[in-house]
Amino acid sequence: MRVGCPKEIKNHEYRVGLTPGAVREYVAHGHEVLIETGAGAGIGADDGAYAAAGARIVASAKEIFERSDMVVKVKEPQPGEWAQLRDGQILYTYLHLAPDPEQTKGLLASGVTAVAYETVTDERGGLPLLAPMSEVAGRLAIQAGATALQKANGGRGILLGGVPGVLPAKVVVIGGGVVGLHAARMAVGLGADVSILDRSLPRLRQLDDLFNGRVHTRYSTIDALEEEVFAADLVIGAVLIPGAAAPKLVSRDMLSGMRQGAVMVDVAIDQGGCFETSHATTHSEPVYEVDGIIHYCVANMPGAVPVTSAHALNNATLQHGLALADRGLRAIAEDRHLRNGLNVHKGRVTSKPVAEALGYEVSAPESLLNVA
Ligand SMILES: NC(=O)C1=CN([C@@H]2O[C@H](COP(=O)(O)OP(=O)(O)OC[C@H]3O[C@@H](n4cnc5c(N)ncnc54)[C@H](O)[C@@H]3O)[C@@H](O)[C@H]2O)C=CC1
Ligand SMILES: CC(=O)C(=O)O
Ligand SMILES: [Mg+2]
Repeated sequence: MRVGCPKEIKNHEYRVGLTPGAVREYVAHGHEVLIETGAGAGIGADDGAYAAAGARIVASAKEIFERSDMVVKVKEPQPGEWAQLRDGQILYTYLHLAPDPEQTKGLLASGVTAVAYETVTDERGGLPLLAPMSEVAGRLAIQAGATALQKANGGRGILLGGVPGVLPAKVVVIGGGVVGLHAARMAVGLGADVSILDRSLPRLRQLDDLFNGRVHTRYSTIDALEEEVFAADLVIGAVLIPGAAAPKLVSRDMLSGMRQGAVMVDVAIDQGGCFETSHATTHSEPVYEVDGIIHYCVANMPGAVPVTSAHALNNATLQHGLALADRGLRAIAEDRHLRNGLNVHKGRVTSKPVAEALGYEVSAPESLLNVA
């Protein structure tokens, strides 16, 4: 198969869909790999590194989209990209379609077969292609929150860990999955007072064990959520219902009960955000203020640390990517975890939560791919 990887074009997105190490693996499987010139600049991998790994360097993204049987990316295609996709081509990348009707329309019109990293599953019920970026974003959320809390940046002016004789800041993490765990680790490491809310009791038990009493775990009722959020200096939004639009857990009304200058980091913004007042921001202008509360809602947080993120992402995407390149649609038909990743195929929506969020009829991937 001919596999192509364009340079990412989202605002301050420096990751790359294929690292030179990944290219070498595809080439070892007998595939031809096209890389857009400069695609790896953000991770310090120049065209020479890709050529040494066996890639062919091409001058434009146009050539990648025209000539590739499979396009491997990081972020959801931007309008100019989805217009270049076509029937018979596989797209392998993050999509986050539930909150994105325009992109969904574009992918459906193209006829492309689109596998979304964030809905591929594993035997343990996890989301293995989302997890590494959730690890990064969870850790970054505390760095971003700590920076926004500084007075000169509009925040309350409180240090997360406090100092001897002065109380630390209160950090509230809503959703104790991968993002939540890694955010809590960083916040605990800095000495903050940390609470984690979740709707899963088994998960709260696990977190309680892991942190050995160093965090407060709370079952997420409306009461508990209000009490925690009203007392918080920093709130991290980290809930997920896989594939679906995020539930709005903090309403605009609640902001008036919060401390002025508190910061809310909505990591779940890529699924539409879990605060009513969230809207996606970029690394160029990451924060804005509503009713005295600072919001940070960057939808591609890991793009800020591409050297870490691109390698972590490629570690997780490589095996399914090779399977797609080796066996094409058969790989999807034969692997139920990859089938869970199929969001759009030949003009049909194949993901139930996406179809429900956007009002499409869902087509079972099994019926479209002739799975027995
Ligand atoms: N902005 C960015 O750059 C990035 C965003 N993300 C996003 O972060 C979000 C979280 O991802 P993960 O931690 O990997 O998901 P996860 O599935 O590991 O964890 C989500 C947690 O939310 C909990 N939850 C669901 N509904 C809830 C509710 N109503 N109240 C309280 N808890 C609830 C679940 O029980 C689960 O423990 C996703 O939307 C993901 O796409 C991930 C990476 C980068
Ligand atoms: C998961 C995601 O949206 C990201 O890594 O940018
Ligand atoms: Mg998006």
